Amino acid sequence: MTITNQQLFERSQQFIPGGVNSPVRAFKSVGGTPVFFQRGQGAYFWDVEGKSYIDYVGSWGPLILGHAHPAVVKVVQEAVQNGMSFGAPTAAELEMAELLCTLLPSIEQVRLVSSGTEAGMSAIRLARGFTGRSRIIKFEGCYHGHDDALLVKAGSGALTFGNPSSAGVPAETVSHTLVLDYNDVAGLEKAFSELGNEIAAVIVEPIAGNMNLIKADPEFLAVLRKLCTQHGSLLVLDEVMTGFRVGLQCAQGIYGIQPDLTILGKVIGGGMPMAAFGGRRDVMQCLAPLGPVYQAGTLSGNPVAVAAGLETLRQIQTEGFFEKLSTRTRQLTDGLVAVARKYGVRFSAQSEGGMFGIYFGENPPKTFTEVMACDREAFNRFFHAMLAEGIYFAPSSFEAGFVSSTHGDAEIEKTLNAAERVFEQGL
Ligand SMILES: N[C@H](C=O)CCC(=O)O
Repeated sequence: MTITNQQLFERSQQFIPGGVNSPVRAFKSVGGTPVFFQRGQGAYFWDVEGKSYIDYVGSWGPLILGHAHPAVVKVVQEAVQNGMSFGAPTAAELEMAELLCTLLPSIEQVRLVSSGTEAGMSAIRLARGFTGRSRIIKFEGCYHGHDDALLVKAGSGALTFGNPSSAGVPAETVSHTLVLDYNDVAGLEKAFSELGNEIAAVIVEPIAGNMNLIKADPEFLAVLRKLCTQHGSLLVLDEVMTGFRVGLQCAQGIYGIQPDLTILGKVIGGGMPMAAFGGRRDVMQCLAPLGPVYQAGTLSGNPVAVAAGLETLRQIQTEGFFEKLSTRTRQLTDGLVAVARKYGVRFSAQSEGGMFGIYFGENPPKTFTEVMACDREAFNRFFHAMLAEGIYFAPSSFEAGFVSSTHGDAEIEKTLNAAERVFEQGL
């Protein structure tokens, strides 16, 4: 007899808070029982009841090559056979560092860590250590992991559950964090004119995938770069989600912007726990053992994660990879918009590379306020109707979606046919 999602969820709640190891998995905002997965291959994964789904979450971004890509599986198996962890330098981690520095010219030196949270937290500490200043700026609805200093008016799960600023974060800790509106140039100019010389760093998602998906106005990022330079503050681009997901040069290449520091994660680990922070050599050299800023990790540069990440980065450098991925993603978003229009549903969508946002609103939002104005109830009904059709979108209207290189014409067609049935029946 097969076990059901419901049975596993009931048992999980006894032993794991909320039954999940990361809140956004709990289906709290969309309601219902989370799906427990047991196997994935390419664009599909299967739950414990044997039902298959086309996956548009891709483990929240890393799986740009789909589930269990044969080349990635092979290098992981080889790496495991050679030892799971050394806690000492390896040639492979050097290869990864050289590759990241080559692909992203703004990165002169890089350090590997195990999660996006660690990368964000380390970049902020480094920026403070380098500048000797405490104050930082972030933007409402952007999420940079769950480090105390950055968990203020955050996006992603924090926003989903209506607690964008977490309990347990001391007021003194976040008294140095100034939160501004995304894409608001005037607000930025005002903050710098008042406090410019106190600001250690500004951290921003150039394409904010943690409040569905909002694109920064090029002018907003250009002004941000200029103000940081003028005031000696460091610009930290959070490319954990966009890094090697929107294109080979990441969002910084698309916008033509040179950050002082970049944080990366997701795709660079190929589905394994790996992230990185890197940037200007003079800044990075403030890190221990060279400088006074301490940062460390037992599993940093883990050889198995590095193997998966290196192979993933090799695959995405194949000629035409991002052109194909972008076309495929647009095929999905354009198709969904066309079907919604046909049935008079207020719906819009946009994408960048293999990342997309869908909105129950007339136009793609440009600000946090516009994100909040989208019809969340309509999204929840859509989510469940599509889930029943075997299409797995992120279980939150505040999360971006992801397409992999294994999503083909057949998967897009199945998805659009399902959306047609859902919109035809009415939400
Ligand atoms: N948006 C989050 C990460 O980027 C979603 C993943 C999580 O919180 O578990």
